[in-house]
Amino acid sequence: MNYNIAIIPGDGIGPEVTAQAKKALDAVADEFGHSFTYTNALMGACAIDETGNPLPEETVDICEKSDAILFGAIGHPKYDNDPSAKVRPEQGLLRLRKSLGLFCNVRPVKAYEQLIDNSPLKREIISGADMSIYRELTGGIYFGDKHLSDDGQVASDGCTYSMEEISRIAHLAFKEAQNRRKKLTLVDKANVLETSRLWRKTVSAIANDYKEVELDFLFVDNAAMQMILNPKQFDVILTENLFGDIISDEASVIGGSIGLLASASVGKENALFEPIHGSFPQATGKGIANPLASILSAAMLLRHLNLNKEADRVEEAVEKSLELGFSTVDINPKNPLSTSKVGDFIADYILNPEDTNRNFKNIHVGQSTII
Ligand SMILES: NC(=O)c1ccc[n+]([C@@H]2O[C@H](COP(=O)([O-])OP(=O)(O)OC[C@H]3O[C@@H](n4cnc5c(N)ncnc54)[C@H](O)[C@@H]3O)[C@@H](O)[C@H]2O)c1
Ligand SMILES: CC(C)[C@H](C(=O)O)[C@@H](O)C(=O)O
Ligand SMILES: [Mg+2]
Repeated sequence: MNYNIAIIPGDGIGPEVTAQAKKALDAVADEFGHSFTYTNALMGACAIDETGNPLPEETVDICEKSDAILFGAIGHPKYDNDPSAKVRPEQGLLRLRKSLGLFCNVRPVKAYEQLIDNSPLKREIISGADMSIYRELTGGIYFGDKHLSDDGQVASDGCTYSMEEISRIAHLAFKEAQNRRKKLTLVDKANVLETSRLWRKTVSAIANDYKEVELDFLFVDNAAMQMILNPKQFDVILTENLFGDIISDEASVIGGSIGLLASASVGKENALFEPIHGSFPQATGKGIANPLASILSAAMLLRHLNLNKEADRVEEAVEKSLELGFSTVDINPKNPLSTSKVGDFIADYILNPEDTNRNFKNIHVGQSTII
């Protein structure tokens, strides 16, 4: 069967890591007899350079017509360092999420046994940690009214949530908890924020439909501490847009590197798959970015298309690369492979999983391959 995949490589390391995910998808197509038709689309700083618009209309159109979207990363230092810039790369991503209605962002986090001793956290704290963060993605302070006074001395960002916005993601998070260890933690700031109190009230009422799921609550400041003190306590975390952004980067330390964290951004009609990391501008073109977050995002994309054994194969290839230490410098500083060589290994494994004597014809291990 043919699937239409929109690809948005974006800025910085976005194109490099997305190219590796595409290699994995190509290998899946060959091995399992599918065909993927890719259409590239512009977003972010590269779109501003070419069209003046961080999200050209054509990109939205390509995405709407696709079966799934694979996105790399956006962002450029020339905007990060210029607070007065009116047009910014990040506006492209936020507008795309909003216009496609991608309200539910799922960020799975786990401690890979192969990487546990690489983590700055102790083995006994992270071994066995496995959670899924459900981050609301189209509401809250990201999308509230923004204001800057004429004299530039006062600024505000409004935070608004409706019960409807909270309920639709809460149901998905409860369903996920039902299929996992049956625990849901709502992370909020209900001791201070009115919006958080609405989250608690709404989620508590919905809990009656999911009696087998244990619901608990944590204030976000405490949650940030608990994430490092005892991450194994978490199964599914449900939270608003801003808190989810922050605690998922924090949680990536458990996995060993942010370069491993994939995500799915899902709406009623469309779904987009993206690493949680950014455009890592310092690494652009150096071949040192970890492509696994993008490759694991492609695995989530396959699962979304109901291609489950295909997704399993990609995940197995990732596990194997970690086991063999065929990894980029962030997780294998002593003997790293380049971004592209890791992609080659993954594609090779997808095509030949049984080849235990594989000669890794495409893979050259050694310091000389870093760049
Ligand atoms: N979804 C997105 O497109 C997205 C997400 C976050 C940040 N951004 C943008 O990216 C730019 C840079 O932001 P930042 O530096 O705060 O965040 P970043 O995620 O780009 O990088 C932070 C750090 O994470 C590590 N890292 C990130 N990706 C990695 C990878 N694939 N492999 C190995 N290590 C990796 C690096 O140590 C890096 O210094 C900004 O313009 C920001 O707005 C975009
Ligand atoms: C680039 C930025 C707008 C984005 C966000 O804050 O949602 C990013 O940090 C992410 O986590 O996807
Ligand atoms: Mg983020």
